[in-house]
Amino acid sequence: MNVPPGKASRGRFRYRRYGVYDLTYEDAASSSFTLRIYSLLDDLWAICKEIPYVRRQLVDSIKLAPAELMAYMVTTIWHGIYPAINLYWLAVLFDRLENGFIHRALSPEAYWSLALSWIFCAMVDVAAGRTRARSLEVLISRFRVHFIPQLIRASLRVDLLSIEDLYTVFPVEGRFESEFPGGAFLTQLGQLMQCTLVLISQVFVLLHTISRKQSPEREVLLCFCVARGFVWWLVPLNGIGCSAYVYWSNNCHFQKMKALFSLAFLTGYRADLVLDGIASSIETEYNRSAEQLGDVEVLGPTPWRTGLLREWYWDLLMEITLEHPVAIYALILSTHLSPSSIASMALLQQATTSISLNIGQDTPSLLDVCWQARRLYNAVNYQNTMPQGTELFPRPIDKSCDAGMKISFRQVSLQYPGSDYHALRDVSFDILPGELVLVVGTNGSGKSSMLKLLARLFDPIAGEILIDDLPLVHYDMDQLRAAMAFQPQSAVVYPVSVRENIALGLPPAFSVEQAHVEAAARAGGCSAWISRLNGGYDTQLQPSFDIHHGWMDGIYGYPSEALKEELARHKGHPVSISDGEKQRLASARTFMCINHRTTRLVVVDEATSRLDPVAERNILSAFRNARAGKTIVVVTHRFHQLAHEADRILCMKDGSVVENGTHAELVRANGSYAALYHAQVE
Ligand SMILES: Nc1ncnc2c1ncn2[C@@H]1O[C@H](COP(=O)(O)OP(=O)(O)OP(=O)(O)O)[C@@H](O)[C@H]1O
Repeated sequence: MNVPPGKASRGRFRYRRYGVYDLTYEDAASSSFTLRIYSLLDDLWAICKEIPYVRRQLVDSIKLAPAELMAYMVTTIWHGIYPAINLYWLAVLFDRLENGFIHRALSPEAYWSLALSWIFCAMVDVAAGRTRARSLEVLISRFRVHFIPQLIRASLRVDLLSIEDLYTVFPVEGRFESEFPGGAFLTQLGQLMQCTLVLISQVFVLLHTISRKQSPEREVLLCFCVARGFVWWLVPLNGIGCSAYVYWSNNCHFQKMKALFSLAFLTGYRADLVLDGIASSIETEYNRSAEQLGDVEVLGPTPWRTGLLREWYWDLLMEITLEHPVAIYALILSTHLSPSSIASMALLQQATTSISLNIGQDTPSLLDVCWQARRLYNAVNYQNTMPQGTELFPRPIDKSCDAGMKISFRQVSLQYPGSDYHALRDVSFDILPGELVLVVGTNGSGKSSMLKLLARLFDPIAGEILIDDLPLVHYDMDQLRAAMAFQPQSAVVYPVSVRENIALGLPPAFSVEQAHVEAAARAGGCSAWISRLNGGYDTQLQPSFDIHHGWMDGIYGYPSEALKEELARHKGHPVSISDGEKQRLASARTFMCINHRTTRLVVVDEATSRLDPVAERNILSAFRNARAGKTIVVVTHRFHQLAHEADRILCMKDGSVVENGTHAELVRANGSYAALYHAQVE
């Protein structure tokens, strides 16, 4: 969008430029007051719709920790009314002082009883504060135990087609330590209750005190009381009234600075930066872009939200009613002041300060609180966008699958989401139960895409895939995937122990024994490597990619070097694993599945590319030995070892299966396969 600099408008939109950002908002003809009324009505309507979520969250809280919830609520109510109680004691004290001075009737007992009440309330407040903090801790901890498994289950339902939902639906950033599902709801609810009670109870005490004053002091005090709340409610929250706005930055220098900043700090890029020799030039490039950007402000959108840019008179009104009421009050009533006015002024100042402290623009709205509950339950109840079938695998009536899985592609085409390119076009073939099938072809010809469709990571845009003559979409995919052993191109190493890396994915009822793990490790060719590790099978492995940038276990704030060394002493050290070792470990995981699950299909996608020839030959022959009762599909560029034994070879080119037959047939045909084969053996 081309945006005029400074303030400008086009149609019903207005534009402003703040430093590198451009901002636009709808040109609302209504005043701030009317907008507030509209937005209040909108909010009320929205709150009504959210009530079921809030009710559910409260019911869950009652079930999880009833005593703590009760303690949290009671102590929150106490914190809400405590400032008003203080105000009341102050009013009583001023009354007694006034009486003492004017009527010369000072009674020490009256002061003692007041002081004792004050001290008692202060002690109750301290106890309430500690009880509240403790109950909140228990509540949040029970919420974690209750909700985190549900969130994990729901998150793992997100399919690749809807992967963006992971960021939009789930209130989770991926850092276990900082995830407190339901915590934000409780704290915001407590904050809101407290602020509301502070406001209501203090205004109540003030009104009670004011009603006993003389005119015109009474009216002026009343005006201040009303004005405070009114101004606080009316003041615009951002620089553009209450309108919603959007902002963006097209500044190429700023974009480049952001990209370079990410490169410097995101761990995922580090190895490539070093290998490509780019690391040292990042700072120079950053400085160059900063120079080209010049003196333009690089402001984030926050100041617009916090009201930094609202019109000046709103700030003045806030100042008068919220910050300096006593001075204004004294000025207005300079000719009418009496000894009791001093007490009124002190009361007014105390109430104003306390209300300002408790109620700010940061106070969550009731709608915010409702949204917290809605977000949590929307995530917990997340439904996969790919419709799931219900058919079990193997089907109880079908005995034929004992020989392996039958796979049929019928004119299947695939376009990845957001891409116009056909990764697969009109692909048709049959793989019979128990066949050993080789899939070969040039880079990008669609081999891995075909396998992704088989695992239903994506759905084709046209055509149909059948498993044992039944459409893939009719199957319950968890059941079907449990009968498949997939070894993908990228060998993932999970951040758990070596043993768990091999045994992950087995049915929960299966009891894993050391002998099972060692047998799988032998078949995967990783026994020798594991025996060299200090911790053997118990060695904890780091992930091959970083789960979250800035994952800094145990560091908070700015620890001294000595403290960091102490932390390093207690932390485990990462184990480095070569790419070949990662592939061996992944093979061991596949063999563990083959050995201990009812596997009917084994898919090996370029899974031996980083192995030395001997290891590759051993692993492939281990797969061959495990063939009984399984269909085996192997995608590989180095296929000469398996070519003669394969029952079928599918040769792919530009997203299509161009040849389908045995090695002998395809060599005779002298087409694409023959060219690939001869290039390899010559
Ligand atoms: N997630 C994706 N989004 C968009 N396009 C993709 C995606 N994955 C693969 N492609 C494209 O689909 C085409 C087929 O890719 P695929 O990975 O299936 O090829 P391949 O035959 O396995 O290649 P290779 O031999 O290099 O592993 C390629 O053009 C690739 O760029």
